Amino acid sequence: MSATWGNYLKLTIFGESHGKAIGIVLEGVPPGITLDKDFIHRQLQRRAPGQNKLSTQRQEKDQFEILSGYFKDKTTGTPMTFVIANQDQYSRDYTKQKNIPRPGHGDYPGYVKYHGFNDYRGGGHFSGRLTAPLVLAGAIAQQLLKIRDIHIGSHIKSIYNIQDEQFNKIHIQSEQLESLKDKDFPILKNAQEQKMKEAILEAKNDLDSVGGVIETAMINIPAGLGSPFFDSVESRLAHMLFSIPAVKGVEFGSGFDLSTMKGSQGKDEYRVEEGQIKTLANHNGGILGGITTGMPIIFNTAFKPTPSIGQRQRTIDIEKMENIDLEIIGRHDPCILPRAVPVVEAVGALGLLDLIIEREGRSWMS
Ligand SMILES: Cc1cc2nc3c(=O)[nH]c(=O)nc-3n(C[C@H](O)[C@H](O)[C@H](O)COP(=O)(O)O)c2cc1C
Ligand SMILES: C=C(O[C@@H]1CC(C(=O)O)=C[C@@H](OP(=O)(O)O)[C@H]1O)C(=O)O
Repeated sequence: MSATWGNYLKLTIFGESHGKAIGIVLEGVPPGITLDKDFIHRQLQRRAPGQNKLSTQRQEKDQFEILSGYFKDKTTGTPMTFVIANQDQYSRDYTKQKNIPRPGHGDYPGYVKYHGFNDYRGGGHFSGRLTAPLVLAGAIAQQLLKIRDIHIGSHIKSIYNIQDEQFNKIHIQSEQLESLKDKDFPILKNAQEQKMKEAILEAKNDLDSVGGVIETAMINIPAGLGSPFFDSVESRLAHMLFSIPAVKGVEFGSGFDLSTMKGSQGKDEYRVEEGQIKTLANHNGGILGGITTGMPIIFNTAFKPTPSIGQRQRTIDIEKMENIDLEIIGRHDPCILPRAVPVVEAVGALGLLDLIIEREGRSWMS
């Protein structure tokens, strides 16, 4: 049941990119909560396609409709159903795709798993479009986490070979994380913005694409969430992050860099500061033994370059069992990163809220 996720918060995403609509059923939100619809709308707009020349030219308004679980401006506590209409599909771009899988997309494994009955138009259920309902649910999760002053924010850490600065892994203010959400291109070092945008436009011009890394911080995290081994906080968050199409790597804290450090360089020594237990560094990204330490949770999410590029590629005709060449036409993101930032925040918020409910129940929310 790959479209359903969660233990204490349960969600099911549904729909296809070129079908009538996409959406989500969300269960586990307590009764009596007034949704911050403006915040949800703003997060959806940060992700929406067609906003500028750095993204796909498909135009979607991504307005949402609530079909259930909301009455007199309050949650009822029963399953909530949200629907987002698809409005600007060009399905003719995909006529060829039925038997001719795009290299690097879900077309071929989708054909095999669903015996050729998969909706191949626009990648169908495999499309990055399905991240819109995740952003919607993640905005609700963020609204609830803010009750406890827990904030989540991300920036584009790199695009292709151009790097932004990194978060200070110890001192991060909520204002910094929230103000990143107001930037249309969220990075820390403004001087890199133009270079990153140029890398995207150059790739687009070459009928090519680029990938990159998003860095995320979560602050004011209670110590003691998660479990050792199979329900470690890393596993629970990584499960969500790897659900995002095009994510091919996740690392926590100093991640792979820790493997090249000595113990004396990668240590997180303890101190008591103003009655609070802190670590002097945060190479472990706020998680030890699978359990939160109370330090900020920090992780990096790596996105591959968009697979649908216009350059000629070698592929196959599945029905004819022949090798052929393919030139993909259509409206594709030359880089997924700018639109994926709110998606990473959303799934992070959902994963974290699920862990908090597991340990502390729901009563603090209402
Ligand atoms: C927000 C977002 C937008 C995306 N846009 C495109 C796109 O325009 N063209 C494309 O081929 N892939 C796009 N992708 C990536 C594909 O959906 C993804 O590579 C594909 O489903 C295969 O999944 P995998 O890369 O995780 O193996 C996008 C992904 C996301 C999250
Ligand atoms: C529609 C969205 O992005 C789409 C994600 C996507 C893919 O293959 O993942 C391919 C493109 O679809 P289409 O060919 O129909 O334009 C993108 O536009 C969206 O994010 O809302």
